[in-house]
Amino acid sequence: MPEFRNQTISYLTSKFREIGIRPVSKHGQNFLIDMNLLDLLVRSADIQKDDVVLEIGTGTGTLSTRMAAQAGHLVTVEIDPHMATFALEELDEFENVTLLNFDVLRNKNNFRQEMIDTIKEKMAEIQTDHFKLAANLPYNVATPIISNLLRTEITPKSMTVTIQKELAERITAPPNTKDYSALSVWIQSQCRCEIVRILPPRVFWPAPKVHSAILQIDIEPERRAAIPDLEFFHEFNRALFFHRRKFLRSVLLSAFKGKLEKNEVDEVMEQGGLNASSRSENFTVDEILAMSEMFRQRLLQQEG
Ligand SMILES: C[S@@+](CC[C@H](N)C(=O)[O-])C[C@H]1O[C@@H](n2cnc3c(N)ncnc32)[C@H](O)[C@@H]1O
Repeated sequence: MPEFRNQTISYLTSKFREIGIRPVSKHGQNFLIDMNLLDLLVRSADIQKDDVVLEIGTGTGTLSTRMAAQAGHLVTVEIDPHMATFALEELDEFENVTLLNFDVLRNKNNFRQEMIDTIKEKMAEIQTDHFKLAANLPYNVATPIISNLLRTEITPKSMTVTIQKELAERITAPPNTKDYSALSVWIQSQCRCEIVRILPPRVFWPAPKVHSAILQIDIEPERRAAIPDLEFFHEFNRALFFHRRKFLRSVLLSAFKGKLEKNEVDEVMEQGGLNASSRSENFTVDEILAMSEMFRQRLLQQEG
């Protein structure tokens, strides 16, 4: 095992002073200073030599070096040019690292294509179909990152991420709870999710205002493949939770406005035995998958 630099507060403050910068809160620059937890994240990600690992938020490169030592290739993305310069020095000795200095998101719903292309290129180079996300994510963009990664042309095997505790709870929430949302259903419809550890603010520098969590998300390929049209399901599920306090019939009528008549929506509901006065949050993930498929079939019949 190579010797890795520890990321202590004194190391970080002196390095930042040397370069003349401060942590930028709008970029979620909270650095993990408990190396045992950093190692826990790496262990949970179970990184192997045939894995291409994506890290979003290189920061100072502390987590990157540990992952690069185990991975086939590490693609790490950092928005802040100061951080990227800082990390490049750290990562200098690794030939299996590609650092991309840009905003990982082209917009809320899409990644920067150059990042996807780089991952595909590296997977082809080391002849693997194993791709994983492992990162201490910037909290302001954690939701689109996790959600969108299940909508790209390359599906990760797993995502091991440090995120805000509230977000981890929303992703893992069961039906009939206030946290159960379109995001919970989207992720749980194709993944197994587990909170590995809750992290208090003091394990980061600067300390954030909120608690965090290491979340392990394992993609279940059979469940994902069983969803006939992922994009349709994604949109249906979003529409279902858009007015989460409304009754199901009213939610469905507005979701299919202009596509299905009222009586057609009622027919599908009746066929599926759907209770008009239930709410989206009352349905399990499998029930929502089935509901989405019934409406997709109805629209297909209409088009055909
Ligand atoms: C929570 S820090 C993680 C730093 C480091 N990996 C660690 O574990 O200590 C998040 C990092 O993501 C970077 N970042 C924020 N928004 C980003 C974006 N949209 N695209 C790429 N990097 C981003 C920040 O500049 C910051 O360095």
